[in-house]
Amino acid sequence: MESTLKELRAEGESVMKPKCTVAGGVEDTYGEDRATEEQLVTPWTVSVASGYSLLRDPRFNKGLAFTEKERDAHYIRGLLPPACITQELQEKKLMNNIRQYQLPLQRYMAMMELEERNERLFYKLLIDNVEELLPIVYTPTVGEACQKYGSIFRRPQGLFISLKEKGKILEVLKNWPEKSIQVIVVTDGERILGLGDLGCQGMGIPVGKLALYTALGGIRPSSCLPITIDVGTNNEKLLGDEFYIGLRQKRATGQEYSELLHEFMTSVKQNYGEKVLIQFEDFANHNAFELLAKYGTTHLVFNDDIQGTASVVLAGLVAALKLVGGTLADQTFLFLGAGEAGTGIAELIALQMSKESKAPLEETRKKIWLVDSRGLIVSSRKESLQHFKKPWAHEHEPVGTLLDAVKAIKPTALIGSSGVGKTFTKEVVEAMASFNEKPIILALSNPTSQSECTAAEAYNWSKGQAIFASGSPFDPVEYNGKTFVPGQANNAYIFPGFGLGLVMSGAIRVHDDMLLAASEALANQVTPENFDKGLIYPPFSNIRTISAHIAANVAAKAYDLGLATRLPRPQDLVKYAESCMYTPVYRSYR
Ligand SMILES: O=C([O-])CC(=O)C(=O)O
Ligand SMILES: [Mg+2]
Repeated sequence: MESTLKELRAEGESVMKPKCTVAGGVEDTYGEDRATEEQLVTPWTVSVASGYSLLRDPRFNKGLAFTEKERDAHYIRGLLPPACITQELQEKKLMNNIRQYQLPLQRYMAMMELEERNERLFYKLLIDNVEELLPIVYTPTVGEACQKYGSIFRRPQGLFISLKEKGKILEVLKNWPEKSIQVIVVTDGERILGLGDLGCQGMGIPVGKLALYTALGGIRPSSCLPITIDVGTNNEKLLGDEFYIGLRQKRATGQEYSELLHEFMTSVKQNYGEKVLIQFEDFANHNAFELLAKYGTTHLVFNDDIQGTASVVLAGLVAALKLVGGTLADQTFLFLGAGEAGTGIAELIALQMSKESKAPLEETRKKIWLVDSRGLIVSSRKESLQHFKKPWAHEHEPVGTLLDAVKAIKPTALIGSSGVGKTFTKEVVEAMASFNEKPIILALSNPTSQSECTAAEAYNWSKGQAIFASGSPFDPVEYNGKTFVPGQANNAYIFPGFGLGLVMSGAIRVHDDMLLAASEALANQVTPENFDKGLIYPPFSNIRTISAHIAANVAAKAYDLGLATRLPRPQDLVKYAESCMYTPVYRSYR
């Protein structure tokens, strides 16, 4: 009894004061010890969960998998029916149940309920059935969930920071039950996937992204924090919806917006330290670029839509070269969409080309053309362009439509990133196939409804010539007796491993070379068998191994650049990454 108590106390202390390990965590996180009399502190207690509360705590609940011994030791005898079953059997039962739902949204809700009931079982399902469940907890179903978030809302997930919390954000962060946070995904809901402004209901996105951080990248769930910043919404439908969960006002902009964001960024760093990764997700263009530029030098920030997408697409393009031949610099790229994804990808391609060919960036950018809603971006439009589009305004006469731009530029790769569906028409795809033996066609916009074209359209219209990948998943397509498997060019390939690489090396800043390193690691994971099927991405079923390789390459770059703080540098970074990864098997309770 004596020793058990001692052990318990030791465990309690380690919870109270996490040791400074690779996994992060600093002593006196809340500044209770340092606080002066005027400063606010949070009173904390740590207690041992038992009995009914143990069953109700999703972090510890194991349902019928509690053993006889655990049922006695933890005062849960009688609170469960007599059967004791394994986690595997629970998984089988849950998968059977989920498959019985016809609608993806019902499956989504079943998964979210599982996450709230039994966290380890949720992750076991997601990891073991990743290809089946990714489209449920992530793109495309998560988009529909955000649209209907108000009416399917049962229990809050993540942290909501609205204009009402101005001046109190540090206190709000302290209300979150976990103290040691490694990754935050934050949105302001203004550009959710290609669905536009969903205001506070954008919360589904940070929740979904962080579930992937854990399932695909092995970051512990307790160190992930989803946050939605609510500054209002300009979505009239939501403002008039009686079930809307957010602030019922038009979006705050200008100084009011930037002050709230600044308070948020400062409070996060004050509360969690320098090594917490803040991933910006689904902000509108104007804010996304500005926030990344503003905080990139003071915080560990990463914009998934600009940088993550860029790294994924570059990996796919590099892999595609194995099928089309030549180097990156031999290609000509045309983008439809000149927002975060389009310009982010374009810039990373230009950077990689420049590294490969030793040509200056200004030169390599000239191989890349962008079309926005006003047509081809050309030098005569320069004055009126937003700053992030200016580098792409090359010498050319004005061209109004995508089809005319395709005919004029004759790109080898066509990349859609405008968030607008059905824009790669039959004529556009046919034109691509008329001057390329193997045209690269990437329809990146999400969710499926916003995809520039479907996989079947790309293969049929190009007569099986296209090398195709898309942001949302599509099923394999039969054309002329051959099966084509479309790849999913989705940032889910990169951000989980990228984040793990930053966390495990204790990186304090993100550098573009790390994005190139992630991209290289992903491209290297595509096997000859994948290429045979026309795939330019490896299957998601291997994602944890892929993430470990990405993490290792990113961490190596962080060490090389002197941006890593976890010293000494581990010998074998892939092994080290694997050893850091969260596994969802149940733990035994003493
Ligand atoms: O969530 C996804 O599927 C990819 C992404 O970041 C976006 O489309 O904004
Ligand atoms: Mg996004």
